[in-house]
Amino acid sequence: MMEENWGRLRQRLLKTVGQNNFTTWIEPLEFTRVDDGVAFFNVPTNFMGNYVSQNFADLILHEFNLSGEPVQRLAFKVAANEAARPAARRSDVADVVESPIDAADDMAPRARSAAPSAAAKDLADTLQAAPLDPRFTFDSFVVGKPNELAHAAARRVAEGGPVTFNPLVLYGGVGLGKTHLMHAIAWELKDRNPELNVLYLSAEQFMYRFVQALRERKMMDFKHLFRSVDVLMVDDVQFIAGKDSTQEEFFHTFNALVDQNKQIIISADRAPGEIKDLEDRVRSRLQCGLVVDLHPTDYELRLGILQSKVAQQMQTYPDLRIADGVLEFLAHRISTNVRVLEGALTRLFAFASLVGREIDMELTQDCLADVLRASERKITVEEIQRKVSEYYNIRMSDIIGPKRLRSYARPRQVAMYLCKQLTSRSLPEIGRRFGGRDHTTVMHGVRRIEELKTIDGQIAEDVEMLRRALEA
Ligand SMILES: Nc1ncnc2c1ncn2[C@@H]1O[C@H](COP(=O)(O)OP(=O)(O)OP(=O)(O)O)[C@@H](O)[C@H]1O
Repeated sequence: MMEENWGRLRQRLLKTVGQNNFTTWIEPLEFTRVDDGVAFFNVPTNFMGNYVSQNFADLILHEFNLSGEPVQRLAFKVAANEAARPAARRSDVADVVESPIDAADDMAPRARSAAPSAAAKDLADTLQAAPLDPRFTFDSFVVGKPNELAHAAARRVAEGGPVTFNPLVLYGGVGLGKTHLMHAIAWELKDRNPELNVLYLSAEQFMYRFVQALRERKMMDFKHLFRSVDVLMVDDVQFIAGKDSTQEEFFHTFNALVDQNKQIIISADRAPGEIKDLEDRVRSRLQCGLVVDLHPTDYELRLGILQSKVAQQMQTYPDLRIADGVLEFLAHRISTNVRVLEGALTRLFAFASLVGREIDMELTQDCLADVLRASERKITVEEIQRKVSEYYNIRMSDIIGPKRLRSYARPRQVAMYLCKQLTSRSLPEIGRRFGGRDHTTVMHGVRRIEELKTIDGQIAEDVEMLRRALEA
């Protein structure tokens, strides 16, 4: 009998036994030949062979006979070599081999175990592979406009009531708090109900486990493991795009859990609709739930996060002092990625404690020169001059030129101040672009605006409006 016939026969079996049974029991069978009225199959485990022969043999024999192939008996053999492995597509396997994840130990073949009882051990292993970070809790998560919806949705899921939206999909750019929120949900759920089986792992680990199960012929354990959790969290799901077998397995896992009304939480670096090479059926499943995004941080959120991280750092360095304006400067100047912001602060504290100094502007600029350069906004001196002149309704040449009238001098100082805040130009460089003025003039202008901002509400508002307009 030809492979193609078995292919057609499988299609008919799918209709008779249903998708779930088919995926679990029929799909992993590898038909090899018919010999003297016996149909031979390679199977991943003995357990599986026994199960199929007890539960589906009559059906399979019936289908063989209908297809004109006289078969009286089925024989199952546990495949002894790699070639007999069921249908993982090479691309996934290759990806695992090349993937950077740890794994000398994990890749080593383990003793084959057929019974799902081994799943308990695997569950422990998997949980160990993705431990929850004790710092990522709701308490340490700072809420602002860009993340308030995602936070509210995460809170709701963490209450653990009836599953109302499934899955919850959190998406957003790098370092905006997706993983933090997922861990926070897991901690909260475990806190409320320590018995709950919460499984958190990255999509990469999911794929890795899947391919490992195929290699070691432990698909039963794999399926059992992923179908027995109460809450499944898969981080960075965009990773499985283009990995066909993994997507398929993910899809089945997903459906099985949703059918049992188990909560699923997914994160991705972009909206499901925008993930390329994601199968339509996976995409539409993701879109069925509540999809919320974490927007890039804004100035206020960055400042809030910095203040909260400073409070944490102070526990390690209780003697350190931070000068006024440093956090505001960092919140202005460092990009939207919270991880970068955090790293900068950690470095700043470590450095200040080493040299035993207060964290002031000078120390900040020295210590973080590279970070500041890398996250430099592409705002130019010219842009600032243009925006400021438009705002005050004067000509750009009046800002740059020599006139000392108050109606030009004040906008000029505002522009200098913004250049200092929003670009990495030095004082002499700024001076040069303001009609060749000396750096002391620029310094004076910057200081004057700093003072005025604290006593003159109008100036403070002007500066803030301009900053927003320039950063928009
Ligand atoms: N709103 C916030 N409040 C406090 N800390 C935050 C907030 N957002 C992010 N962080 C911190 O920023 C760092 C990066 O966050 P996280 O790892 O959750 O980002 P992510 O969105 O999962 O990024 P990636 O796409 O790289 O996986 C973490 O240390 C996290 O604690």
